[in-house]
Amino acid sequence: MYLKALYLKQFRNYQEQKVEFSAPKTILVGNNAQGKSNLLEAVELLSTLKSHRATRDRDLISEGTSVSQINATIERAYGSVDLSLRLHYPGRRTVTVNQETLKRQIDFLGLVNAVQFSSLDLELVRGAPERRRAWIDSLLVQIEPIYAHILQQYQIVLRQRNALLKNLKSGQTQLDPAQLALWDAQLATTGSRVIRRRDRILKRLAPIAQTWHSSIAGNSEQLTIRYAPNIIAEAEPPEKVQQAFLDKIQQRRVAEQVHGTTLVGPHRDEIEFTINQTPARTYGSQGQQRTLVLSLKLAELKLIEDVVGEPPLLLLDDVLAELDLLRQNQLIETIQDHFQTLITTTHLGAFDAQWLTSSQILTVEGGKIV
Ligand SMILES: Nc1ncnc2c1ncn2[C@@H]1O[C@H](COP(=O)(O)OP(=O)(O)OP(=O)(O)O)[C@@H](O)[C@H]1O
Repeated sequence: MYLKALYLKQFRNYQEQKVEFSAPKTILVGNNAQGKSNLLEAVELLSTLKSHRATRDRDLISEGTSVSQINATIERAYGSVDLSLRLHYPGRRTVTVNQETLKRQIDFLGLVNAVQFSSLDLELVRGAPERRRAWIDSLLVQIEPIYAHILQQYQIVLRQRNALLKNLKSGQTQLDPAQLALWDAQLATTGSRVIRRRDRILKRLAPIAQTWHSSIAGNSEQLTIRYAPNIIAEAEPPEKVQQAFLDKIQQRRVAEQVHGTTLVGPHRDEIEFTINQTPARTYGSQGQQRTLVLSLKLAELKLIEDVVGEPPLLLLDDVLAELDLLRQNQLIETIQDHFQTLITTTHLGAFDAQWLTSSQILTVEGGKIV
């Protein structure tokens, strides 16, 4: 797929900006805080309807305004598609495809596929499990847009069940075993769907990432990736997962009531990375952790391409300088002209001369491409 044009209106520090992408690689160069990452964030929003940097639309809309718009034209194998996302504060989002407003936002997902790689991703290995869950969830949304709905259903049940447990703890509500059993069943049903999908995608991603990891680090390093749900060791078959879920809820019944919150379910799951049987999170060297994150990103590119049938976009936010020459070369060799890539940087000095000549270079200054 190829992103031909992007138009931003009152988005972050952009008042109004049109960008035409004229080469498979676009380098956005500029000083700090000029709007380079904001531009990549706009593409991320079109791809997943989420930003990894903002949870509220209010922060995305330019200060002092109440509506923000991101338009894009994307060339897909089946033709050209015009997309538009409007953010309102206050108010809800609206999405349009080829000038037609969609009733369900979920139908917007999957039209732009993108792999995002920023220096923050180095925290993917070292950081809290929440980061890893957010990472796998956003990959799943791109590969199986229906997953956005599945996850949302689980989150609704979880919120309501948490509210009930909190009220029970504070004595505001009397325990009604039938009502709690109903929430338990819904949590197990929706939660099992989340667990099984996360497990399935990681089983597909793991061998690709393993191959990359060995190719960058050498064959002596064996990477394993495993989804570790807190309720059961294996995420198949579905009936077994649901039963294990209910059993675990039973086991943790007293603890849940003491804490007044849900302690069982995919909102507490972990994704384990091990290198030669040693947990990469705690024992991996910085170099190993970097290789691992790069391998994951390269694997994401390949997996999305395999599933979708077209190469996704690659968004590299200030990350090349974080990689040493070997890892940079591995990434560059993989990208070539196959994956359309948008790269932000504060200086062009770090780039290979050949890269610079074959790239479109745009200077970003104070929310404008100059
Ligand atoms: N809602 C908003 N309205 C107006 N300006 C905003 C809004 N949100 C962020 N900004 C501005 O956007 C700028 C940050 O831009 P961005 O995060 O893209 O930086 P960058 O160019 O990628 O720099 P760095 O190299 O530091 O990451 C800041 O000047 C910030 O004040």
